[in-house]
Amino acid sequence: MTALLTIDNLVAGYGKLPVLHGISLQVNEGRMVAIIGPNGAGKTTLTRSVMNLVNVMSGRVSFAGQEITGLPTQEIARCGIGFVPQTRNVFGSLSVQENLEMSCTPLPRARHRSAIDAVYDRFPRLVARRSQAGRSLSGGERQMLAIGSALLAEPRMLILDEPVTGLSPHLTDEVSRGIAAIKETGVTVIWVVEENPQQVIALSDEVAVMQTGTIALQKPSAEILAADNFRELFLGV
Ligand SMILES: Nc1ncnc2c1ncn2[C@@H]1O[C@H](COP(=O)(O)OP(=O)(O)OP(=O)(O)O)[C@@H](O)[C@H]1O
Repeated sequence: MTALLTIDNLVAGYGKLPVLHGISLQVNEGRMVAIIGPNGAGKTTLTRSVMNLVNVMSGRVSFAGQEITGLPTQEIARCGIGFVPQTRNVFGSLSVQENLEMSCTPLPRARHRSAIDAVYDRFPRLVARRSQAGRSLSGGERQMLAIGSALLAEPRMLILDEPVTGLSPHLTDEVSRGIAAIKETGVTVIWVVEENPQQVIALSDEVAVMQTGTIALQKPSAEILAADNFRELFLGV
């Protein structure tokens, strides 16, 4: 299987302070990888370092065979990586429809309408909220809009930072089903998980466990779920 994303010995952090201490991770095309680990382990920093949004001090990131370390974030996105941060991921003053129109810019104009309709098909809850301002959406609706917006650039890989954290069980199911369906279309997914990772692990192919700025373990999901001491080993509880 081909590696779509390869992170090699990455050291990154904020200012001069490294938070990631030599991370190596490989994500194969078409797979879904869950990144789990306790608060402060560096999960968000890892996603941000792929997009060159934190200070990358050493190491390499390659995507689809091309080194992307140090490229401007916009250029990394243009290589085919869609990044959905946990917060501030939609334009609050714009309506749902306007948010989606804004995100269509990489596509030829003639395709905007059908591409936006495909997002509404993927997340039907957004249809009735078409004219509603981004800032007035519920947490789950906002995640749906943010993920839908990222899809409009037709990424080969989506990086989702805690897309279901804080959502009700019902909305968690709805967003999770949407993400699983996106993966079924061939998009590679990195899904950072904070709470209740069992459900996400069950949807994922692999799990990477982070601990204090390192990847302590990367394993197929089935093996992790089968471990008797799953909670103790992988969640630190
Ligand atoms: N902007 C920042 N400036 C300085 N240090 C930061 C900054 N953002 C995060 N850190 C530190 O980096 C470390 C890793 O944080 P990060 O947010 O990546 O962890 P996380 O695993 O995503 O945690 P959580 O699950 O709580 O979101 C923490 O010690 C945090 O305090």
